[in-house]
Amino acid sequence: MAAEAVETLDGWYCLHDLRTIDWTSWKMVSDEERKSAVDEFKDLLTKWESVEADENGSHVLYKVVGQKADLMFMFLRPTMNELTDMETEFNKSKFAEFLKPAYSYVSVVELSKYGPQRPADDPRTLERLHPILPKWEHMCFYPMDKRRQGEENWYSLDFKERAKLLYEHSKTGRKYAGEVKQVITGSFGFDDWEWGVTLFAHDVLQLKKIVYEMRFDEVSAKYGEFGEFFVGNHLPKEDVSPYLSV
Ligand code: VOV
Repeated sequence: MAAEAVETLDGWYCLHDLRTIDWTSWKMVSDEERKSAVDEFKDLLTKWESVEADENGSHVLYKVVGQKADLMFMFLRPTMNELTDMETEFNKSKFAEFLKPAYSYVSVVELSKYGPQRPADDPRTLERLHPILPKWEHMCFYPMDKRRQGEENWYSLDFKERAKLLYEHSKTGRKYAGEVKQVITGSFGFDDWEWGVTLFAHDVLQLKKIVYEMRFDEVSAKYGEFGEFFVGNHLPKEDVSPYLSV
């Protein structure tokens, strides 16, 4: 008999967009051209800030550490179309001419109905489905799957067992209240993995500690499969010019 699927509540659509800066061509253009590209990029950031102020979406920008990418954007919008529109608008900008795609991930903010439920229209539920992303010092993103191999098949466990394992998971998570904020996005049918995990922390070490501690929770130890990890430092708009100056 098939195990029962869990119902999900789904919120804003999500794009993680990672780019590598082509510093060689960035250095080759004139100061004026660079300045106008930076100004146009900052204008876009200002426009996105006003969308966020109106609570019609949210975004963050981080500087990736290591060679996988240089910039990591996370965008949230009410519809997939708005997400594409903002991506296209950004791609048409001058600054984007100096960026190479490094990684992207498409998903939707997800809450699964395993535990005791608040009503779907409770303001706290709505806030979690449409989160204004924290601008904390550090961010980490990785995609993950739940294993389905032999005896270790998440998708054939019964509902109660999965709910129990996720309850244990949430107990570990709650130890990090105030230190780590998580946004879980579902990507079934949208991208190559099943979930995107985005974590924010003031202290970067807390990211390592939570991911390590969770490895020992049965749900991760037995059923977690992980993709590439990206970690970065916050890049506020006022630091964009010095960051891009060459
Ligand atoms: C920062 C703390 C934290 C807290 C409090 C927390 C709590 C909770 C709760 C209560 C629930 C279930 C209901 C819901 O809200 O959906 C979840 C759900 C989920 N989680 Fe979580 N999680 C955290 C953090 C947290 C981390 C660090 C990871 C990565 C795991 C790892 O090993 O690298 C993760 C993953 C997930 C996933 C993939 C799901 C969806 C599972 C599914 O099958 O549907 N999560 N999570």
